[in-house]
Amino acid sequence: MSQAISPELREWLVAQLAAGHSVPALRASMRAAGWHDAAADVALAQLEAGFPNVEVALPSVQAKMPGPDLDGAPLYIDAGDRRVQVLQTMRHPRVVVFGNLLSTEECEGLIAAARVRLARSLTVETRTGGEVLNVDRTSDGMFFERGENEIVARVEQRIAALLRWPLEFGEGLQILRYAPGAQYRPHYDYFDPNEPGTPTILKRGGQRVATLVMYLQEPEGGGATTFPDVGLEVAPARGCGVFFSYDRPDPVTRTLHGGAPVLAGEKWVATKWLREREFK
Ligand SMILES: O=C(O)CCC(=O)C(=O)O
Ligand SMILES: [Fe+2]
Repeated sequence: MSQAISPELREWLVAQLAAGHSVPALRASMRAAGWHDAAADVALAQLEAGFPNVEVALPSVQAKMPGPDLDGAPLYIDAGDRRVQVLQTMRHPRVVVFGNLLSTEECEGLIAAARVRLARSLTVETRTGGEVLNVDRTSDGMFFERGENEIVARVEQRIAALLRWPLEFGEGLQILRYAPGAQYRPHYDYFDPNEPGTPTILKRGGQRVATLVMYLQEPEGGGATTFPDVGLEVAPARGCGVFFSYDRPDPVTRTLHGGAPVLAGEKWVATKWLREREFK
């Protein structure tokens, strides 16, 4: 996406600044007029630097994004085979907390199938596009293939209906187990555009644009999913889930998040990552 600053807009901005309006106030007006944060920043920076009417390249912004239909502020959403509860929503970052997302039987079934396959968790090593042990994540984990068993297939169909995103755009479900003391330090789920391994990763399905973390087993203490930029902590209650989306691979999305240390008991989660395109 690219947005140019027109002579008219430039004139208007100059006049506003001359009239004593601050740059943050101008940015707010531009946002209200439909400019994205980053675009407004670039336009204002251009203005400050004295480059009128220059086309600038911005990080790509997804036009269509996954997410539930929140029109009419529903308390429940029909996700095909289940009536999912909407417990909490936030606009920036876009976060939605769901209740009644998974049944106890589904949580237990996923844990039982994953338990036998757990290995020390790997995170994608963006430098090489391969996988390595990552000290930032002290949980154990594994991936299911998409549609690998009956419960996985059922849950994936539900997620596609709930988040209005094709099932084929989703990665396989990831299962993580956190023992006491284990945590996942704050991170972004998108792939860092500045890492040399990222182009290779993006060949398969493009960027990640959203995450759904589902709680399969609650610990006795700790283990919240935290969003440090906005001071939000989501309690890891069994059967509930937290969804968040990011329309560009950039910290302006405020989607920095992590799994707080588990203080007692074991925390199990299932994570579904959604890509821009089909993930073959
Ligand atoms: O365990 C959590 O609460 C967060 C998990 C997470 O961030 C992830 O799987 O990417
Ligand atoms: Fe994450």
